[in-house]
Amino acid sequence: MKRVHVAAAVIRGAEGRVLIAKRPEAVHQGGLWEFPGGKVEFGETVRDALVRELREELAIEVSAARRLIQIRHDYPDKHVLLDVWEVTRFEGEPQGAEGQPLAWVAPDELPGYAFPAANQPIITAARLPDRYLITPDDVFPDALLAGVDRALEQGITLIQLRAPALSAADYRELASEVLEHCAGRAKLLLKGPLDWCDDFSGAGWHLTARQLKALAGCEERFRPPGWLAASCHDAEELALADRLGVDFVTLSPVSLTLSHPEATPLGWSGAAQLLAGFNKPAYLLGGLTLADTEQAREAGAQGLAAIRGLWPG
Ligand SMILES: Nc1nc2c([nH]c(=O)n2[C@H]2C[C@H](O)[C@@H](COP(=O)(O)OP(=O)(O)OP(=O)(O)O)O2)c(=O)[nH]1
Ligand SMILES: [Mg+2]
Repeated sequence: MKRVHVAAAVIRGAEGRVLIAKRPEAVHQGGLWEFPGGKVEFGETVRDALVRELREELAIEVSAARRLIQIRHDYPDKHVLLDVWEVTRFEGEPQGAEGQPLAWVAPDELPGYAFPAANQPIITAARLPDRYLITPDDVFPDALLAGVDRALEQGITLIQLRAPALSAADYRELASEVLEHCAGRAKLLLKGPLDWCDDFSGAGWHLTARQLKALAGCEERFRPPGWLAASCHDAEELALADRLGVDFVTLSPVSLTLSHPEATPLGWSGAAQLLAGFNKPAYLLGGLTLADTEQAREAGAQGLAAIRGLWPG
């Protein structure tokens, strides 16, 4: 079946709210909510298609947009490539130019709306920031808490806490404190033995590649209360993460990194190639800094994950 290329938009309004529209009953996936957009026409760039569709469907003019995520999905009756862009600025007041109902929705409220099956990872991408801070492993608990506070002030909203050098008891104490500091400001993912997960009701979990492989052979589903993420380094691990139903991944190393000098870097093109076959949000990791955010988006990633590159030192 020929794959239909579709340009769709996560349109940001006040306070990061997202505009969604209801599809007419009679069309494919009718009656469900969607991110506005439509088919890319022959000879048209995706960006041009996006601008045209939003003009036709909402009567707005796009003034700034960047790539968010690409989803390949096979419906029984139709194969689609959803090429999703984030519209960060536009002119005009959106109107349902085709009579379709519209709604501005806070990102975390999106899971309460019925969307087509392909849309799950788009909803996750719309809820995630473009920076994922991983805490350094050579900073003592007090300094670590102070650094987390500074990161929160600088607008970091997604954090992974690792502290491999701490004892289980010290790690738990630190994790509880970091969770308190993050409450209402950032989502925290913990990294550590899976059986600790039950002790932290507000936390997400970040799986190592080793944990990912162990869980792949398990009957029981592992599901933390918050986000579930995994560290991936190749196509096989990405496929495992997808099958396990993680929300997002990190993919590394993109460049040479001090923390893993032995690992062969993927390079930007290697990373982009791996992401083209993966349908979930991914943060690129390994030797990157804030200045690499846009290149990460161009490579098909949600953004970048970093330790030193994001730590407010
Ligand atoms: N626009 C949009 N389409 C989606 C989403 N999720 C999803 O599975 N789709 C599918 C449904 C359709 O098969 C296809 C998009 O087609 P469309 O009906 O919007 O195309 P169009 O605006 O060009 O409409 P038309 O000219 O064919 O009437 O992608 C989504 O969030 N937004
Ligand atoms: Mg449309």
